[in-house]
Amino acid sequence: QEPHHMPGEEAVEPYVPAPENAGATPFEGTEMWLAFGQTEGVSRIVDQTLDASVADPRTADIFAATDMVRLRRTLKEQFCYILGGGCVYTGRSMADAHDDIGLQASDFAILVEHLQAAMRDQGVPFRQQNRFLAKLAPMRPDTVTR
Ligand code: HEM
Repeated sequence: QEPHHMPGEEAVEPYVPAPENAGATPFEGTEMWLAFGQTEGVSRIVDQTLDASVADPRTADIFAATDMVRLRRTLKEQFCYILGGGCVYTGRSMADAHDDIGLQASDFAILVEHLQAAMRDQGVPFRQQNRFLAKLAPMRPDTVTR
């Protein structure tokens, strides 16, 4: 497995892949992974969240220069890893991935809005939605830089 980028993706500056880059430790057991609908469910949730964020006039510009092939892949890996699906996260740390894009607190709130809608549409129970959001919340200071 090529650590930095896959075929069809743009090259990125070299970095050291590590599980810690995912920004959270995985849930134990299979409860969360099953609640999210496993590989297919997570794939739909990530795609819907990104599609909605790209289509949202409030955040569209943020994604204009982004390699969406890579972002979909790494975000699916990260969610799978955190949800206990046993994936390896091969992407960058949250600080590295977001240090050039100048996100604001409002951008974070918008992404969470779209993620909540995607989880709801996938049928993830409210309790598991909130457990997952609680894993992502501590990453906010690493992603929001202004
Ligand atoms: C907890 C919240 C977040 C998580 C878990 C997350 C996760 C990720 C991941 C896994 C990557 C790819 C890492 C890599 O390429 O190696 C990434 C990059 C990116 N994220 Fe986030 N992200 C979060 C918040 C946000 C928000 C709020 C926005 C904007 C609304 C955003 C926009 C982007 C963009 C544009 C990139 C690509 C940066 C580039 O082209 O280098 N992210 N994020």
